[in-house]
Amino acid sequence: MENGGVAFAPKVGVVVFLLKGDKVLLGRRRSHVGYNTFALPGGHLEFGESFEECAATEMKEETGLDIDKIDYLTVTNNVISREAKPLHVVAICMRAVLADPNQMPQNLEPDKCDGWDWYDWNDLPKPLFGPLETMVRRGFNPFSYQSK
Ligand SMILES: Nc1ncnc2c1ncn2[C@H]1C[C@H](O)[C@@H](COP(=O)(O)OP(=O)(O)OP(=O)(O)O)O1
Ligand SMILES: [Mg+2]
Repeated sequence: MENGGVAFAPKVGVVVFLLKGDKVLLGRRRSHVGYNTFALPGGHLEFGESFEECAATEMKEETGLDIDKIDYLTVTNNVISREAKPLHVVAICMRAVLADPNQMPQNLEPDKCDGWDWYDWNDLPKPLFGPLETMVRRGFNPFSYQSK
């Protein structure tokens, strides 16, 4: 996009499919982008971070959960142009499990999220956040997916 600055530069996001049994952790967004839609925990990659570090840090900041067995799944390219401020995010999609299976998610950033809960992969809530909806529609499955 021609605008002569960094404001519209693509960003790198890291999102985490946190799996527990047949369920995945989702929260309803309060952010302007994707308001009220169900989305994965995650955030923007910071300077010098590995994907695994970013996944663990964002998970801890947003939910208080410690995660384990963090691995890379896939990458998606998301141009979200319908927003007032167009957004281009390259999303690194990671997978993880709970370090302690008894841990409960907390809503540590209530300005960004209404709360976290576990949802059955075969009965996902609606509406899903656009980029996640697209992955689901294309048949992506974080339980069976083998990264290359
Ligand atoms: N499933 C997804 N697929 C693709 N992109 C996603 C997905 N979920 C979120 N994103 C995008 C939206 C954001 O631009 C970016 C980072 O996620 P988001 O949770 O909105 O940021 P954040 O506010 O937690 O980040 P930070 O606090 O690091 O700035 O990733
Ligand atoms: Mg986030």
